[in-house]
Amino acid sequence: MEGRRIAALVGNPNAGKSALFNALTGARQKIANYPGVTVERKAGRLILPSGAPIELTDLPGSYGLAATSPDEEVTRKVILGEFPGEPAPSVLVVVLDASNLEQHLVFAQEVIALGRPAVVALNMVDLAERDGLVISADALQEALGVPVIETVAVRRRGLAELTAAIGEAQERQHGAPHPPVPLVERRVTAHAIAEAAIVSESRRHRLHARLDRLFLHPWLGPLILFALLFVVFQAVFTWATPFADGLEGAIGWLIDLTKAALPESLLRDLLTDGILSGVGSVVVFLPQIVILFFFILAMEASGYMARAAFLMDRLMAGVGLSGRSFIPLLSSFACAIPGIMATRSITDPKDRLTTILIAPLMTCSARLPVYAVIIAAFIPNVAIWGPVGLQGLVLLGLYVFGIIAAMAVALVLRHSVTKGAASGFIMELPKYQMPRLQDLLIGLWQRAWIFLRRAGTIIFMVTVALWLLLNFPRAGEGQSQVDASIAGRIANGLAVVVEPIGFNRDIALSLIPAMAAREVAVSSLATSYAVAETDENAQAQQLGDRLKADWTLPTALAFLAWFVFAPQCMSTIAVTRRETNGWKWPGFMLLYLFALAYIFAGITYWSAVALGL
Ligand SMILES: Nc1nc2c(ncn2[C@@H]2O[C@H](COP(=O)(O)OP(=O)(O)OP(=O)(O)O)[C@@H](O)[C@H]2O)c(=O)[nH]1
Ligand SMILES: [Mg+2]
Repeated sequence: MEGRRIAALVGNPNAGKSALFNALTGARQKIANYPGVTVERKAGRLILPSGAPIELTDLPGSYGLAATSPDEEVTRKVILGEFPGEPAPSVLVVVLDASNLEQHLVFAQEVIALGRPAVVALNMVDLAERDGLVISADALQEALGVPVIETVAVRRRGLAELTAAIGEAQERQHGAPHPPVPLVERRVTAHAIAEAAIVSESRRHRLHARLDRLFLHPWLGPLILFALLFVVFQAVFTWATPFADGLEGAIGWLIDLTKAALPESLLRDLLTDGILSGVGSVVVFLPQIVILFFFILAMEASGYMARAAFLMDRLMAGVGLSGRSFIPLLSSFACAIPGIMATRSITDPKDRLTTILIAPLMTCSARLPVYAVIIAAFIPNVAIWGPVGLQGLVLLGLYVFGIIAAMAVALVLRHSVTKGAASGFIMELPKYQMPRLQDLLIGLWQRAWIFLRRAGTIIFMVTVALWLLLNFPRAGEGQSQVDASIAGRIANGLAVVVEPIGFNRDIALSLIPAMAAREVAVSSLATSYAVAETDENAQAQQLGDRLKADWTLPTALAFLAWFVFAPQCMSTIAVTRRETNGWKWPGFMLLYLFALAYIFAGITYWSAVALGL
């Protein structure tokens, strides 16, 4: 091994290391335009200008020396000279993507600080030029303290200069390493270096950079994010109202039509009280779902959502989660099932388990009908400040409550059942783009279809089953049908358990069928009121009016608090079982979420009563 000299190509994933390796050694390493292509080290021979050969090593891309995945571990060991049977590299060739300079400088600083002779290959300058960026290699060289060579690996540009620089560098002595600098500080420095090195940029690029400075600003960024969410939840209520009223009217009309067309019979009751009242009570929330997803999809497509993730990264690290959990948690706002499946991209098993366990706390779209029906009935539709309505504010509050609860639970779990250190993460920020109308419409159609399909299948079936359980056995003279029915008797038993948290029998009745899906709570209430009501006129009353007449405000608030936590979704439990290979974790999830639901509903109820609400 004596005399073996090695130059190692290091840098972030997708910087073009393998492309440079192939160009310099004539090898045929696999290259592709996505991160994580190279997963092990590969060696080749490079002849230096002096005629002496040096061994060139291509390494897996890495975001930092604190390795989080097995491929990054290889890179770290090789760079630090800890790889078995390998001398430490005499030269580190740091490959940077010039079109993504700031991001790539974060790791570059860490590598250069090791003090080993290093050369920077400023790769992909062609892409930077295409984007209108002109980067001063001299300024970069000044800031980093090592030679910087511009290259275009795929066009073989700058290869001779790079080879010469490697030859010179390997003559130099190993310098003293600098003490390690924390990631946050390196990010700040990377930003400053990149700004100083970029001498000109196109108008578009400047605009994007300016947007990032605003959206990623330490305190303005979160403020803007919050303001945006604020607008979204206001819109969910105000914009949806005319459409929801229209749908509600249409369903009422269908019920009347059915009543007029059919003679009085159980079948007619099944159609009107069961199917139309139950399923209809959920379908009226379609406009709100569509409006919510319009905003979510637009934020995703424009590139803003990735910035939101970046902002959240700090918060996530604070509770011991990695930023990699953000995308799974974000998907959980639509539905926890794809969210839990998306945790497969999290390498650390404990990180992943924590993320799975808190995913159901993100407010999924199935909760929207439950929240919306209660808010519309109990929270006055008043403006509290300019166009800011109280109803939208309460809805936003419920979403935020879920997020805070999830973060608190993560913090507790990370110190108990899933103990371990948080792993860092850097996300590639995509370019800003104007969302395409066509893509938005397709996305909205898909969400609307999922919602309607649920209404037509699971909610339909549970509603019919509940209607049957509510109608049999038939009530005797002077007895209420609900009291006589099987469902009513079960509910009376359950009511004893939930009375201490302010729930009435109607709620107890809706909780069991709502295990199938949360929206069923709404359809169950609608069905049971329709069955209980014998007076034809009162029957036509809207669900909201019935709730207002029968429930107190503390009960309604407790019901909202319950749904922030309650794991009322069979499919989530099933997918958790599959992803964690057993019943232990879904069992734990059910238990802890029901316990929190019970405690918080109780606290809400008794606080509201104490406040005299
Ligand atoms: N336009 C342009 N494309 C380049 C340049 N260098 C590399 N590429 C392309 O960038 C992509 C990534 O290159 P790779 O060589 O696979 O990147 P890598 O750094 O080895 O990535 P990992 O193995 O994932 O760490 C490929 O599609 C290359 O063709 C360049 O200088 N200019
Ligand atoms: Mg590679």
